[in-house]
Amino acid sequence: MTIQKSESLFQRAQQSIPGGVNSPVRAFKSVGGTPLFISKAKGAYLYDADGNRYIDYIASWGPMILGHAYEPVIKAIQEQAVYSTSYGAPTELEIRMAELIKSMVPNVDLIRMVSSGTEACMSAIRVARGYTGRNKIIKFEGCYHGHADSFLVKAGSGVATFNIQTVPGVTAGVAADTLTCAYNDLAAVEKLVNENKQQIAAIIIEPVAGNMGCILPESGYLAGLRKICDAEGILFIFDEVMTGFRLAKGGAQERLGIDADLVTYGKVIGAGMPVGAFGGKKHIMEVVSPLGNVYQAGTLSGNPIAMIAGYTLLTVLNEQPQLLQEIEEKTIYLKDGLDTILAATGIPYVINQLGSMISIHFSDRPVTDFATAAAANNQLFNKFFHAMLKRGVYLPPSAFESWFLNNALTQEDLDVTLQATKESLEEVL
Ligand SMILES: Cc1ncc(COP(=O)(O)O)c(C=O)c1O
Ligand SMILES: NCC(=O)CCC(=O)O
Repeated sequence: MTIQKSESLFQRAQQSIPGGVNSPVRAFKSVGGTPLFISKAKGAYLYDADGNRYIDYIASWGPMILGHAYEPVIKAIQEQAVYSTSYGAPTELEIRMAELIKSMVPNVDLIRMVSSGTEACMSAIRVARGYTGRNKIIKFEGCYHGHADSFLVKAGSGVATFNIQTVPGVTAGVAADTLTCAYNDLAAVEKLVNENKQQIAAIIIEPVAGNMGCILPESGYLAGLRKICDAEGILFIFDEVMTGFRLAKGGAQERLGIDADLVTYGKVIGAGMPVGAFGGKKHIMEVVSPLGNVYQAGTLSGNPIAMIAGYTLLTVLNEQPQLLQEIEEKTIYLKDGLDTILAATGIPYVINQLGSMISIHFSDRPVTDFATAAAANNQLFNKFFHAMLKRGVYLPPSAFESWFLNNALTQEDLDVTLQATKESLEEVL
């Protein structure tokens, strides 16, 4: 396998794009080597510029839940594109999208479309502040809610992968309004809330975390946070950018049986087009402009091409909820296979999985928060990543990321992945 074309594209890219990439996690900076430049994708496979084929467990970091170039979505985009790519005026399509989402997910009376998960989370926080008249928020170490200033405090994903302690450019004033504590530690939240009475607008959480590997909420944890929010007049924000339309039709709220006050979406909601959304109960969302004065806007918000792509994909998920079940079954098959292979090696490991989110940490203790994820043998993960890539399996290039399965994966793909795992572990251990 040669990656000469990717190597030369990477050299060229670095002359005109910072680090050669338009989003840092793509750069392979922590695993080393050359990021693959992709020329096309279909179903479960990515093809790089040199023509190599990979089984894809990144799925564009989540969106491609039914596989790449999913025909109904591509057809819908093509049909819509001839009517122009943007109007900057409302369309019926946006109403259909909002109505469909409301019918699928709990606790959303009003929903506003944006163009990324970052925008969705940034806007949700503004709404929470505007609604409560309070300034501070609580987020959890290792959770990532996009790159808005308020969230770049003890963040997961690339911020954790590159071990960035403080992000230059985020002012101390903004950072001071973001309080953090460990995921799964309810007592730590109680303490923060007691120390900041009447000052906390919102608690924002990834209900299943996917930006420090995959980490599950412990039993009673989210319900405990819900209770604290109710008692203290704090809004509970579920960042469902990863979990929305993936863990269930109604996302983590439905799957875990917890109600959020505000919910944010991204990734699957746009089927690979730039889409995000934030929504919630009417009395809260009514503060959003032009109903209220919490200003929030976007030239391309509700873009017709993005809407038809997302609408088409969500319609399929809505009408055929068994598809999510099928992906979950594939994920459990993969998990069981990985378990058998890893157990036979004798090295310590943890596999966390829920629905079609899964990750491996080379850890000798349960991985339940950022500290335990960071304490794992992530050097070994980096070697494992390259060994898998060489064998045609494209995993996220960091232990601080969840893998995402898609429904185009076949039984054979899963078995090839397991065989590659066996060989890769033999190589790296
Ligand atoms: C949980 C979560 N929230 C928010 C974001 C930000 O979304 P985007 O990259 O679309 O801005 C991401 C991923 O990037 C995410 O994983
Ligand atoms: N877990 C990381 C993401 O989902 C975002 C990808 C990116 O920043 O490019």
